Amino acid sequence: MAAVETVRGLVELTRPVNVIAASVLTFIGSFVAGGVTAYPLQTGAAVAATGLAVGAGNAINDYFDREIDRINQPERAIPRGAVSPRGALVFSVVLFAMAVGFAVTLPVVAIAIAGINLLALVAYTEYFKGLPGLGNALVAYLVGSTFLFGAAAVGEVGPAVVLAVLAAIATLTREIVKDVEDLEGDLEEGLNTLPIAVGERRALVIATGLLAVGVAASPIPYLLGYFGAAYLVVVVPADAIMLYGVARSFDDPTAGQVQLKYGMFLAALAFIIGRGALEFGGV
Ligand SMILES: CC(C)=CCC/C(C)=C/CC/C(C)=C/CC/C(C)=C/COC[C@H](O)COP(=O)(O)O
Ligand SMILES: CC(C)=CCC/C(C)=C/CC/C(C)=C/CC/C(C)=C/COP(=O)(O)OP(=O)(O)O
Ligand SMILES: [Mg+2]
Repeated sequence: MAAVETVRGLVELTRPVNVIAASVLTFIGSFVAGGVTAYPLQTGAAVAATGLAVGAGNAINDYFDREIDRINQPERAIPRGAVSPRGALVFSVVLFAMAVGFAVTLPVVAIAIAGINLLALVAYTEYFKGLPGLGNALVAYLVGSTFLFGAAAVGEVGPAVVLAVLAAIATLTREIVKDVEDLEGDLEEGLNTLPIAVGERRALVIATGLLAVGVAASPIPYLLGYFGAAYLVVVVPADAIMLYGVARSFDDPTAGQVQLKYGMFLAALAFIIGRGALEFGGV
Protein backbone atom coordinates (compact mmCIF):
# COMPACT_ATOMS: atom_id res chain seq x y z
CA MET A 1 0.00 0.00 0.00
CA ALA A 2 2.90 2.37 0.77
CA ALA A 3 4.20 1.92 -2.81
CA VAL A 4 0.76 2.78 -4.25
CA GLU A 5 0.58 5.89 -2.03
CA THR A 6 4.06 6.93 -3.16
CA VAL A 7 3.23 6.51 -6.86
CA ARG A 8 -0.05 8.39 -6.37
CA GLY A 9 1.90 11.12 -4.56
CA LEU A 10 4.48 11.40 -7.36
CA VAL A 11 1.73 11.70 -9.99
CA GLU A 12 0.02 14.35 -7.84
CA LEU A 13 3.28 16.32 -7.60
CA THR A 14 3.26 16.79 -11.39
CA ARG A 15 -0.31 18.25 -11.31
CA PRO A 16 -1.31 16.09 -14.30
CA VAL A 17 -4.17 18.34 -15.39
CA ASN A 18 -1.71 21.22 -15.80
CA VAL A 19 0.78 18.92 -17.55
CA ILE A 20 -1.86 17.93 -20.11
CA ALA A 21 -3.19 21.49 -20.48
CA ALA A 22 0.24 23.05 -21.02
CA SER A 23 1.12 20.29 -23.50
CA VAL A 24 -2.05 21.12 -25.44
CA LEU A 25 -0.97 24.76 -25.56
CA THR A 26 2.36 23.76 -27.11
CA PHE A 27 0.49 21.63 -29.65
CA ILE A 28 -1.73 24.63 -30.47
CA GLY A 29 1.43 26.69 -31.03
CA SER A 30 2.64 24.11 -33.57
CA PHE A 31 -0.87 23.94 -35.03
CA VAL A 32 -1.18 27.71 -35.67
CA ALA A 33 2.35 27.72 -37.11
CA GLY A 34 1.09 25.19 -39.65
CA GLY A 35 3.74 22.62 -38.79
CA VAL A 36 1.94 19.67 -37.17
CA THR A 37 1.57 17.57 -40.34
CA ALA A 38 4.85 18.74 -41.88
CA TYR A 39 6.91 18.16 -38.72
CA PRO A 40 5.10 15.57 -36.53
CA LEU A 41 8.27 14.42 -34.75
CA GLN A 42 9.25 17.98 -33.76
CA THR A 43 5.67 18.62 -32.62
CA GLY A 44 5.78 15.46 -30.51
CA ALA A 45 9.16 16.36 -29.01
CA ALA A 46 7.96 19.87 -28.13
CA VAL A 47 4.78 18.52 -26.52
CA ALA A 48 6.76 15.92 -24.54
CA ALA A 49 9.34 18.52 -23.41
CA THR A 50 6.53 20.79 -22.22
CA GLY A 51 4.69 18.11 -20.28
CA LEU A 52 7.88 16.90 -18.59
CA ALA A 53 8.99 20.46 -17.79
CA VAL A 54 5.63 21.36 -16.25
CA GLY A 55 5.65 18.17 -14.18
CA ALA A 56 9.20 18.93 -13.07
CA GLY A 57 8.35 22.56 -12.30
CA ASN A 58 5.33 21.61 -10.24
CA ALA A 59 7.27 18.94 -8.33
CA ILE A 60 10.16 21.27 -7.47
CA ASN A 61 7.64 23.97 -6.53
CA ASP A 62 6.06 21.63 -3.98
CA TYR A 63 9.56 20.68 -2.75
CA PHE A 64 10.52 24.32 -2.11
CA ASP A 65 7.00 25.14 -0.80
CA ARG A 66 6.78 22.19 1.60
CA GLU A 67 6.71 24.40 4.73
CA ILE A 68 4.17 26.89 3.25
CA ASP A 69 2.00 24.01 2.11
CA ARG A 70 1.90 22.60 5.64
CA ILE A 71 -0.24 25.71 6.36
CA ASN A 72 -1.93 26.43 3.03
CA GLN A 73 -2.31 22.96 1.49
CA PRO A 74 -1.65 20.23 4.13
CA GLU A 75 -3.34 17.60 1.91
CA ARG A 76 -0.58 17.82 -0.71
CA ALA A 77 1.78 14.86 -1.28
CA ILE A 78 4.82 16.13 0.69
CA PRO A 79 3.05 17.63 3.76
CA ARG A 80 0.83 14.54 4.08
CA GLY A 81 3.88 12.27 3.92
CA ALA A 82 3.11 10.40 0.68
CA VAL A 83 6.43 11.55 -0.85
CA SER A 84 9.58 12.58 1.04
CA PRO A 85 11.12 16.00 0.24
CA ARG A 86 14.24 14.27 -1.10
CA GLY A 87 12.10 11.90 -3.20
CA ALA A 88 10.23 14.88 -4.69
CA LEU A 89 13.50 16.66 -5.52
CA VAL A 90 15.04 13.59 -7.22
CA PHE A 91 11.79 13.03 -9.15
CA SER A 92 11.84 16.64 -10.34
CA VAL A 93 15.47 16.39 -11.50
CA VAL A 94 14.70 13.22 -13.49
CA LEU A 95 11.74 14.93 -15.19
CA PHE A 96 13.85 18.02 -15.97
CA ALA A 97 16.54 15.79 -17.52
CA MET A 98 13.94 14.03 -19.68
CA ALA A 99 12.54 17.41 -20.79
CA VAL A 100 16.04 18.51 -21.86
CA GLY A 101 16.45 15.25 -23.77
CA PHE A 102 13.45 16.09 -25.96
CA ALA A 103 14.13 19.85 -26.18
CA VAL A 104 17.68 19.46 -27.59
CA THR A 105 16.28 17.70 -30.68
CA LEU A 106 14.46 20.91 -31.71
CA PRO A 107 15.46 24.01 -33.73
CA VAL A 108 17.71 26.50 -31.95
CA VAL A 109 14.96 29.05 -31.13
CA ALA A 110 12.88 26.33 -29.45
CA ILE A 111 15.95 25.13 -27.53
CA ALA A 112 16.53 28.72 -26.36
CA ILE A 113 12.93 29.04 -25.13
CA ALA A 114 13.17 25.68 -23.34
CA GLY A 115 16.47 26.64 -21.73
CA ILE A 116 15.08 29.93 -20.43
CA ASN A 117 11.95 28.18 -19.19
CA LEU A 118 13.77 25.37 -17.41
CA LEU A 119 15.97 27.88 -15.56
CA ALA A 120 12.88 29.97 -14.74
CA LEU A 121 11.05 26.94 -13.35
CA VAL A 122 13.92 26.16 -10.98
CA ALA A 123 14.38 29.81 -9.99
CA TYR A 124 10.69 30.69 -9.62
CA THR A 125 9.92 29.47 -6.12
CA GLU A 126 13.24 30.35 -4.49
CA TYR A 127 13.88 33.75 -6.07
CA PHE A 128 10.75 35.18 -7.76
CA LYS A 129 7.66 33.90 -5.95
CA GLY A 130 8.00 36.29 -3.02
CA LEU A 131 8.52 39.40 -5.17
CA PRO A 132 5.23 41.32 -5.56
CA GLY A 133 3.92 40.70 -9.07
CA LEU A 134 7.24 39.42 -10.47
CA GLY A 135 6.61 35.81 -9.50
CA ASN A 136 3.13 36.02 -11.00
CA ALA A 137 4.55 37.57 -14.18
CA LEU A 138 7.10 34.77 -14.51
CA VAL A 139 4.43 32.07 -14.31
CA ALA A 140 2.34 34.05 -16.80
CA TYR A 141 5.32 34.22 -19.18
CA LEU A 142 5.89 30.47 -18.79
CA VAL A 143 2.31 29.62 -19.73
CA GLY A 144 2.30 32.04 -22.66
CA SER A 145 5.66 30.77 -23.88
CA THR A 146 4.21 27.32 -24.60
CA PHE A 147 2.61 28.70 -27.77
CA LEU A 148 5.92 30.25 -28.85
CA PHE A 149 7.74 27.01 -28.06
CA GLY A 150 5.35 24.90 -30.12
CA ALA A 151 5.52 27.31 -33.05
CA ALA A 152 9.32 27.61 -32.87
CA ALA A 153 9.58 23.81 -32.98
CA VAL A 154 8.01 23.65 -36.44
CA GLY A 155 8.00 27.07 -38.10
CA GLU A 156 7.23 30.75 -37.67
CA VAL A 157 6.63 32.08 -34.17
CA GLY A 158 4.58 35.10 -35.37
CA PRO A 159 1.00 33.78 -35.21
CA ALA A 160 1.61 32.29 -31.76
CA VAL A 161 2.57 35.65 -30.20
CA VAL A 162 -1.04 36.88 -29.89
CA LEU A 163 -2.09 33.60 -28.22
CA ALA A 164 0.91 33.78 -25.90
CA VAL A 165 -0.04 37.29 -24.76
CA LEU A 166 -3.69 36.35 -24.15
CA ALA A 167 -2.72 33.26 -22.14
CA ALA A 168 -0.16 35.25 -20.15
CA ILE A 169 -2.72 37.94 -19.24
CA ALA A 170 -5.28 35.39 -18.05
CA THR A 171 -2.62 33.45 -16.11
CA LEU A 172 -1.32 36.63 -14.46
CA THR A 173 -4.89 37.43 -13.39
CA ARG A 174 -5.33 33.99 -11.84
CA GLU A 175 -1.92 34.01 -10.16
CA ILE A 176 -2.81 37.25 -8.36
CA VAL A 177 -6.10 35.72 -7.19
CA LYS A 178 -4.23 32.59 -6.02
CA ASP A 179 -1.92 34.80 -3.96
CA VAL A 180 -4.97 36.35 -2.28
CA GLU A 181 -6.12 32.78 -1.53
CA ASP A 182 -2.68 31.85 -0.11
CA LEU A 183 -2.21 35.05 1.93
CA GLU A 184 -2.05 33.37 5.36
CA GLY A 185 0.73 30.89 4.53
CA ASP A 186 2.65 33.41 2.44
CA LEU A 187 2.59 35.88 5.36
CA GLU A 188 3.87 33.18 7.72
CA GLU A 189 6.73 32.47 5.33
CA GLY A 190 7.58 36.17 5.01
CA LEU A 191 6.78 36.29 1.30
CA ASN A 192 5.98 39.75 -0.08
CA THR A 193 3.38 38.79 -2.69
CA LEU A 194 1.27 41.43 -4.44
CA PRO A 195 -1.75 41.17 -2.06
CA ILE A 196 0.62 41.49 0.90
CA ALA A 197 2.42 44.45 -0.69
CA VAL A 198 -0.63 46.45 -1.88
CA GLY A 199 -3.56 44.85 -0.02
CA GLU A 200 -6.03 42.16 -1.06
CA ARG A 201 -8.65 44.44 -2.59
CA ARG A 202 -6.20 46.52 -4.62
CA ALA A 203 -4.55 43.34 -5.89
CA LEU A 204 -7.94 42.03 -7.02
CA VAL A 205 -8.73 45.36 -8.72
CA ILE A 206 -5.42 45.05 -10.61
CA ALA A 207 -6.31 41.46 -11.56
CA THR A 208 -9.74 42.60 -12.79
CA GLY A 209 -8.22 45.35 -14.91
CA LEU A 210 -5.72 42.91 -16.44
CA LEU A 211 -8.45 40.44 -17.34
CA ALA A 212 -10.60 43.20 -18.86
CA VAL A 213 -7.71 44.00 -21.23
CA GLY A 214 -7.36 40.30 -22.11
CA VAL A 215 -11.06 39.87 -22.76
CA ALA A 216 -11.18 43.02 -24.90
CA ALA A 217 -8.22 41.67 -26.91
CA SER A 218 -9.61 38.13 -27.26
CA PRO A 219 -11.21 38.73 -30.72
CA ILE A 220 -7.80 39.70 -32.17
CA PRO A 221 -6.81 36.18 -33.36
CA TYR A 222 -10.07 36.11 -35.37
CA LEU A 223 -9.59 39.65 -36.69
CA LEU A 224 -6.04 38.76 -37.79
CA GLY A 225 -7.35 35.72 -39.67
CA TYR A 226 -5.63 33.10 -37.48
CA PHE A 227 -8.98 31.57 -36.49
CA GLY A 228 -12.39 30.99 -38.07
CA ALA A 229 -15.61 32.54 -36.73
CA ALA A 230 -16.26 29.36 -34.69
CA TYR A 231 -13.56 30.68 -32.36
CA LEU A 232 -15.84 33.55 -31.28
CA VAL A 233 -18.65 31.13 -30.44
CA VAL A 234 -16.43 29.47 -27.82
CA VAL A 235 -14.18 32.28 -26.62
CA VAL A 236 -17.07 34.60 -25.71
CA PRO A 237 -18.45 32.14 -23.08
CA ALA A 238 -14.87 31.55 -21.92
CA ASP A 239 -14.42 35.31 -21.46
CA ALA A 240 -17.69 35.43 -19.50
CA ILE A 241 -16.60 32.59 -17.18
CA MET A 242 -13.23 34.25 -16.55
CA LEU A 243 -14.88 37.61 -15.81
CA TYR A 244 -17.29 35.86 -13.43
CA GLY A 245 -14.35 34.14 -11.75
CA VAL A 246 -12.42 37.33 -11.08
CA ALA A 247 -15.59 39.05 -9.79
CA ARG A 248 -16.24 36.05 -7.47
CA SER A 249 -12.68 36.34 -6.14
CA PHE A 250 -13.55 39.49 -4.18
CA ASP A 251 -15.61 37.42 -1.73
CA ASP A 252 -14.28 33.89 -2.37
CA PRO A 253 -10.79 33.76 -3.98
CA THR A 254 -10.72 29.96 -3.88
CA ALA A 255 -13.94 29.63 -5.89
CA GLY A 256 -12.87 32.53 -8.10
CA GLN A 257 -9.51 31.05 -9.09
CA VAL A 258 -11.16 27.73 -9.93
CA GLN A 259 -13.71 29.50 -12.15
CA LEU A 260 -10.87 31.37 -13.82
CA LYS A 261 -9.15 28.05 -14.56
CA TYR A 262 -12.31 26.62 -16.14
CA GLY A 263 -12.65 29.72 -18.31
CA MET A 264 -8.99 29.51 -19.35
CA PHE A 265 -9.34 25.87 -20.35
CA LEU A 266 -12.43 26.73 -22.40
CA ALA A 267 -10.46 29.54 -24.04
CA ALA A 268 -7.73 27.03 -24.96
CA LEU A 269 -10.45 24.88 -26.54
CA ALA A 270 -11.60 27.96 -28.46
CA PHE A 271 -8.08 28.25 -29.91
CA ILE A 272 -8.22 24.64 -31.09
CA ILE A 273 -11.73 24.97 -32.55
CA GLY A 274 -10.91 28.32 -34.13
CA ARG A 275 -7.81 26.98 -35.91
CA GLY A 276 -9.50 23.73 -36.82
CA ALA A 277 -12.43 25.60 -38.35
CA LEU A 278 -10.00 27.56 -40.51
CA GLU A 279 -7.83 24.60 -41.52
CA PHE A 280 -10.66 22.21 -42.35
CA GLY A 281 -12.81 24.64 -44.25
CA GLY A 282 -15.30 25.40 -41.54
CA VAL A 283 -16.32 28.87 -40.47
C1 LIG B 1 -8.64 36.24 -22.65
C2 LIG B 1 -8.21 34.93 -23.20
C3 LIG B 1 -8.93 34.43 -24.42
C4 LIG B 1 -7.20 34.25 -22.60
C5 LIG B 1 -6.63 32.95 -23.04
C6 LIG B 1 -6.58 32.02 -21.83
C7 LIG B 1 -5.77 30.75 -22.03
C8 LIG B 1 -5.87 29.99 -23.30
C9 LIG B 1 -5.00 30.37 -20.99
C10 LIG B 1 -4.20 29.13 -20.96
C11 LIG B 1 -4.26 28.58 -19.55
C12 LIG B 1 -3.80 27.16 -19.48
C13 LIG B 1 -4.63 26.16 -20.22
C14 LIG B 1 -2.65 26.90 -18.77
C15 LIG B 1 -2.07 25.53 -18.72
C16 LIG B 1 -2.04 25.01 -17.26
C17 LIG B 1 -0.90 25.59 -16.45
C18 LIG B 1 0.43 24.98 -16.56
C19 LIG B 1 -1.08 26.69 -15.71
C20 LIG B 1 0.00 27.29 -14.85
O1 LIG B 1 -0.36 26.98 -13.52
C21 LIG B 1 0.32 27.67 -12.53
C22 LIG B 1 -0.59 27.65 -11.33
O2 LIG B 1 -0.12 28.46 -10.30
C23 LIG B 1 -0.72 26.22 -10.82
O3 LIG B 1 -1.70 26.25 -9.83
P1 LIG B 1 -2.91 25.22 -9.93
O4 LIG B 1 -3.53 25.36 -11.30
O5 LIG B 1 -3.86 25.64 -8.82
O6 LIG B 1 -2.30 23.85 -9.71
C1 LIG C 1 7.73 25.10 -22.84
C2 LIG C 1 8.55 24.58 -21.70
C3 LIG C 1 9.84 23.89 -22.00
C4 LIG C 1 8.12 24.75 -20.43
C5 LIG C 1 6.78 25.29 -20.08
C6 LIG C 1 6.72 25.59 -18.61
C7 LIG C 1 5.34 25.93 -18.15
C8 LIG C 1 4.18 26.02 -19.12
C9 LIG C 1 5.13 26.11 -16.84
C10 LIG C 1 3.76 26.38 -16.30
C11 LIG C 1 3.78 27.07 -15.02
C12 LIG C 1 4.40 26.25 -13.90
C13 LIG C 1 4.29 24.76 -13.89
C14 LIG C 1 5.03 26.88 -12.93
C15 LIG C 1 5.76 26.12 -11.85
C16 LIG C 1 5.65 26.79 -10.51
C17 LIG C 1 4.23 26.83 -9.96
C18 LIG C 1 3.45 25.58 -9.75
C19 LIG C 1 3.76 28.01 -9.66
C20 LIG C 1 2.51 28.18 -8.90
O1 LIG C 1 2.75 27.64 -7.66
P1 LIG C 1 2.62 28.53 -6.33
O2 LIG C 1 2.75 29.99 -6.64
O3 LIG C 1 3.54 27.97 -5.33
O4 LIG C 1 1.11 28.24 -5.92
P2 LIG C 1 0.54 26.80 -5.62
O5 LIG C 1 1.70 25.87 -5.34
O6 LIG C 1 -0.35 26.97 -4.42
O7 LIG C 1 -0.23 26.38 -6.87
MG1 LIG D 1 3.47 26.13 -4.41
